[in-house]
Amino acid sequence: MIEIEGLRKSFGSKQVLRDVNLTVKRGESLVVIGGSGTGKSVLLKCILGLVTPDAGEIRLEGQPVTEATREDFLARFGMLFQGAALFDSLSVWQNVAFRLLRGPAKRPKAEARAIAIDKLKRVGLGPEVADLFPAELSGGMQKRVGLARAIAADPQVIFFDEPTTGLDPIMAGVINDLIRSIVSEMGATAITITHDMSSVRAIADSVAMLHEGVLRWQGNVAEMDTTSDPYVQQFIHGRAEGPITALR
Ligand SMILES: Nc1ncnc2c1ncn2[C@@H]1O[C@H](COP(=O)(O)OP(=O)(O)OP(=O)(O)O)[C@@H](O)[C@H]1O
Repeated sequence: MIEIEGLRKSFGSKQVLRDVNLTVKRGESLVVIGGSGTGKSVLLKCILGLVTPDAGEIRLEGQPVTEATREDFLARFGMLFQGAALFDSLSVWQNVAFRLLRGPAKRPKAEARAIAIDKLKRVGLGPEVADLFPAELSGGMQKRVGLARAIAADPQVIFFDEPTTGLDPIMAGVINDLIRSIVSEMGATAITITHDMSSVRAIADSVAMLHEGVLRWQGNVAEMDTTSDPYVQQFIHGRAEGPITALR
């Protein structure tokens, strides 16, 4: 279980997160939605320790994540970055096995390679891809490799940052379905940030909407369609008119 309590973060006079409170149960898939610039990435970066919050606490299984425990926390999760963010100079299998080749989860090279090939198979890629380099792959294949890397160390928690950015709608659907099935079979807790509604419907058990620095609405994915919250309704239907003001 991940708990976030009273999280605040400002940059200068700009309050990005004002008071974020969030609980994600073990095995639950939560999707955080919200318009551009609402602080979704800042929230993720606070959880990862890439940005230091001004106030608030983040707990994993009841234990506060602090500087001292962050490494242990990070060892228990996987991350699929926006745009896959593969290392160009490493082969596909070395990208997938990145955390198995160094650090606390280090394995012998042959074992790491075997795990990488197994994870590639899980995301629909054959062993012939293992020795290619990222530049030789299509965008959809790169996402699959990024997904294989995220699950390589069998994480308890997986973060997905805009998992469908840059993909055509069909490939986005394939990646969404793959994420859903992998998260379910691993029993992992998943947190996804996105503004792609097709991802929300495919991946989410529950949905939280970030707006003006707070989680303005939270519920399960079925409730999202029936809520009378005008902010949620405007967002899910992509309407220009409504309480959310956009720059035009
Ligand atoms: N390091 C930083 N220094 C100053 N301001 C920042 C920093 N990081 C983020 N911000 C500001 O915080 C706000 C929220 O940014 P964030 O990237 O979290 O938005 P987002 O919801 O992820 O948007 P998008 O969907 O467009 O990626 C923005 O106004 C941004 O300019």
